Amino acid sequence: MRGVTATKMARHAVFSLFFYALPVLQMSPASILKDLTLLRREELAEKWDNLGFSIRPMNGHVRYTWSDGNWDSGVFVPAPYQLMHINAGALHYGVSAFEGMKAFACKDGKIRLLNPELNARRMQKGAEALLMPKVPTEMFINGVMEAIRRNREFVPPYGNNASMYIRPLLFASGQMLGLAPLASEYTFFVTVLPAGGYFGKGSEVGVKAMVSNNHDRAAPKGLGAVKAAGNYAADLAPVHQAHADGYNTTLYLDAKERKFIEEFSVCNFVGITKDGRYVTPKSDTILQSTTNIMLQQLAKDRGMIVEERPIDFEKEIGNFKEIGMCGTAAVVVKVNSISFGDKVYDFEDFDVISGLRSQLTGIQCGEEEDKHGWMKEVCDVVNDSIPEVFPVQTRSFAPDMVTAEAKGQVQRMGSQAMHGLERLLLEHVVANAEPGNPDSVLAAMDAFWNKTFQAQGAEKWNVRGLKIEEAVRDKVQAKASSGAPVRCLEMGTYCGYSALRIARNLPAGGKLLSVEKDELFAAIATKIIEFAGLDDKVKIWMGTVHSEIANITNRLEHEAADFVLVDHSKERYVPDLKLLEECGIVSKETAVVGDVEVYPGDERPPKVIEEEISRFFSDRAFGLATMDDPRFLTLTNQSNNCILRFTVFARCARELGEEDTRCKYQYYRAQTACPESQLEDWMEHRARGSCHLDVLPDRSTMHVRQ
Ligand SMILES: C[S@@+](CC[C@H](N)C(=O)[O-])C[C@H]1O[C@@H](n2cnc3c(N)ncnc32)[C@H](O)[C@@H]1O
Repeated sequence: MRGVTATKMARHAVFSLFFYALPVLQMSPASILKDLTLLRREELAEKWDNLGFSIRPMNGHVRYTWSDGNWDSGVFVPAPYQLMHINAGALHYGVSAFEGMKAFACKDGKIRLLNPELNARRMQKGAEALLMPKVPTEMFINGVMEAIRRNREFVPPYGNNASMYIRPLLFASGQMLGLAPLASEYTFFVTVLPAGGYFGKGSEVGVKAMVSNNHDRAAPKGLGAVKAAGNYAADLAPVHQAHADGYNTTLYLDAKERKFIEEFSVCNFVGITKDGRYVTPKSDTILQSTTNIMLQQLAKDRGMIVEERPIDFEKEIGNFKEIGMCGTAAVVVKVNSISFGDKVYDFEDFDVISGLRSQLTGIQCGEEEDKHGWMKEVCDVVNDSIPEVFPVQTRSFAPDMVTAEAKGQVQRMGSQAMHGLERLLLEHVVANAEPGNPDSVLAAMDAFWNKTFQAQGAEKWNVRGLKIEEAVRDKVQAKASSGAPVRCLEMGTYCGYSALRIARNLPAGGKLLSVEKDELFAAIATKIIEFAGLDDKVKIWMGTVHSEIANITNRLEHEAADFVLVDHSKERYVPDLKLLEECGIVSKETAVVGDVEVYPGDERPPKVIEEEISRFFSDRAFGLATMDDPRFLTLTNQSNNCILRFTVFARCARELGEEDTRCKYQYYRAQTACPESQLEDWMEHRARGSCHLDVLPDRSTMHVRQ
């Protein structure tokens, strides 16, 4: 199967994960592609200087899952989605803490990460406060480094203001109802994006701040000191109000006395007094900025006095000659003025803070000596000769592929092919097919695979599709008079190709439920189905048959399916079909079509699995129609097909007579597979009674006469 083989070849490191099918929306082509289309490097090249701070599609993110009391060994997820229960603790109770960090392309051609231990420790503090499992420092740093390496072509090059912004997040992805017990599953993931400074050249231009009088950011003894998601939600309304009032940001005072400086909206307050001291608030309710910690160290290195203490706004604000707001994204930005009621306090200078800022950014990109050992080397800046050796273990949905590749049995492909092929397929469909027209979408998919794989296996692929459609049509016809809906189930959606072929044969009211465990595939298939206008008939369901059995039976209204396509992993064929039988989804009347072909790049399934499949089907009322079936008009099978079809015709003619419609049909089938001269030759022999094809033993053709 071309697409899948190619995918397997290409996606030796694609991982099994769970997420939900995307919402069924009528979307414009542009929005269909929005979250799945990567910016190409050439496109980014022109933008490095003006990147700003916005979310862009990346190659993927690193994800670790905590369940049964342990963290797993992590996976790289080539998609920006996460499946979680609708009752996940993070959604309802805000059990979630994140981090912000940066990586830089340095002068010497290496990508380095700034002081990750500080962030790891801060997240551990957050985990403690929110009763989440701690992310060990080593795992935290490995995950961050892996996310950078996997996206290293998006790390802005040395020589501009941009950097790679990194967002690690820890949250309760498992269910929580009531605040006890704790969730049984937590997720730690790391996403990255190339970003310019949040405030662009803010350090020179400066911002206007206003004291927020009507809002408290955090309660005394609350969670203000934790980088908890909720703290940022609490800041949204005040900061948007500040924007509406003509300010860039807010400044919060302490919630108890409304007297002491807390922090700016998501940034620490840093001030240089007229007598040259570095002063920053000390409070249990503010989050300590890692940038602030490093700036303090640099100030101390210069012999400055650094004071971390409560700052009484009214009494002290006039003593500052420089004020900055600091945080990872912004580094430190000049504050030009702070307004409090009718009063406006102006701050002209920024020399001291600016000097500290330059020193820190100089260390970050390798221009200044890193005396404190803050920078951690990740890998070389993009360089095609870098061996792709990633230490984070991956859970591959096609584990065999790793071995097959190591043995040189499959082609090695670059990252674009690894994670981009299916995205490109979607782009190709949207660009070339007619919306709402399944035939046109299928033609575009065929054209894409043909182009990608130089038409290898094209014929086989098409015959496979025809076979599937034939079985569906039989069922549709059989049910036509009853008016009952036709129910179909597919295991293994991939990009939705067979789903489309099934669904285009379904009458109104017909349904196909297609189960896919890979989130990227499910997302792409969902969009392809929507684009083809078949989303009223097809539902893509994320997960495995085993995990989703209750949903599958519900979706199929507890009725047996008329047609089942078994096309997921061969070791799951029998267990999943047995489960479906037990639940009444597969019955004697169900047509089960499966594919037991071993494709190039696949390791042949272990003998026990092959035996398990044939044993299972040997005593079932339904058979497994397979691609090995000689009825398939593959090039290699062509002559076998011809022989077998003629044999079937000959036997039919002997038993029922040449004029019987069934035998005429068999002759027609032979005509489609055999050269005319060959048929004439055999017909002559038949007439003379010397055709050996007329006397083949029954069992050799039994299966073709079913
Ligand atoms: C052979 S492809 C499906 C091709 C698709 N039916 C078509 O013809 O266009 C197999 C798919 O099954 C998915 N898969 C593998 N194991 C699965 C499982 N246990 N449950 C659901 N999907 C699975 C894989 O992610 C892959 O996308």
